[in-house]
Amino acid sequence: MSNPEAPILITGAAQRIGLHCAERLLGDGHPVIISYRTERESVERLRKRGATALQADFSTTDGILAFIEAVHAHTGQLRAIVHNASDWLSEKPGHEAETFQQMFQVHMLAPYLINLRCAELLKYGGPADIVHIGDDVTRKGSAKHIAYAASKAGLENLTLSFAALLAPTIKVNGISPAMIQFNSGDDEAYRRKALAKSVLGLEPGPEVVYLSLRHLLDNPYITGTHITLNGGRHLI
Ligand SMILES: NC(=O)C1=CN([C@@H]2O[C@H](COP(=O)(O)OP(=O)(O)OC[C@H]3O[C@@H](n4cnc5c(N)ncnc54)[C@H](OP(=O)(O)O)[C@@H]3O)[C@@H](O)[C@H]2O)C=CC1
Ligand SMILES: Nc1nc2c(c(=O)[nH]1)N=C([C@H](O)[C@@H](O)CO)CN2
Repeated sequence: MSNPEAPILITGAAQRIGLHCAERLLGDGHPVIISYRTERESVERLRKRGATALQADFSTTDGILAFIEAVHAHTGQLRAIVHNASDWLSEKPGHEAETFQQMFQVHMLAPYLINLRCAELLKYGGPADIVHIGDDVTRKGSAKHIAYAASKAGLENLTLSFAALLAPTIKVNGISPAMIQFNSGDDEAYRRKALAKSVLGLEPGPEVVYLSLRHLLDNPYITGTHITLNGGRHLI
């Protein structure tokens, strides 16, 4: 029996995919708690729809721990935790160690600590999920986003460990997108090249991530699995 009062926590939901999923979950009638790093008009829009918005920067361990404390201060139960917060950093000459550390912090340490210290909130007596938003790029790595890809591969492994640890009370799965949504600075040449990397050749938009999230939340028999959302990139 799902408790309609148990909120869904989604990190990094001030824009793009996270924002879309938060808005769709609110539309489904779920209470929502989001984390955001930078205040935006979209955060106020979510507040007006009843969401709880907690400011958080996962680039430091203290920032992660402060966020976890804030979650516990705001709720005694959670229906799901969606780890969406992410930075897509490429290697910067002379700043490689900093880049690696930042990728590890947001894609691995934050999900790791939040899962360990918020799992008790998911044990409210009904269906419970953790969803890691990864990246299809873990299939083969990335010459241009080395630390990013490695940290997303680590996140995928966290899915397996937490699925084993938290069963049967909590399901733990991943969603592995490829090209979902361009960034405003992506030029025509980049867009053409990115679309040519999959057999479907689409920029599908954030709804396809929401549909995968909905599927994982609604299906009681899926855990330790990753849903690949890549338009058939692996076929090229
Ligand atoms: N968009 C795409 O095509 C693809 C996306 N994905 C994955 O899907 C998810 C959503 O993608 P997308 O919507 O593009 O994500 P974004 O790049 O828009 O990032 C989402 C949010 O993460 C927040 N964030 C970044 N770093 C930190 C940090 N250190 N601490 C706290 N919050 C942080 C950002 O906050 P702020 O705005 O304040 O900086 C941002 O709003 C991500 O996990 C991404 O890796 C995977 C493949 C393709
Ligand atoms: N945090 C983010 N991660 C990723 C993004 C993004 O915008 N923010 N974008 C991509 C690309 O779309 C890539 O999949 C194109 O091949 C990857 N990760």
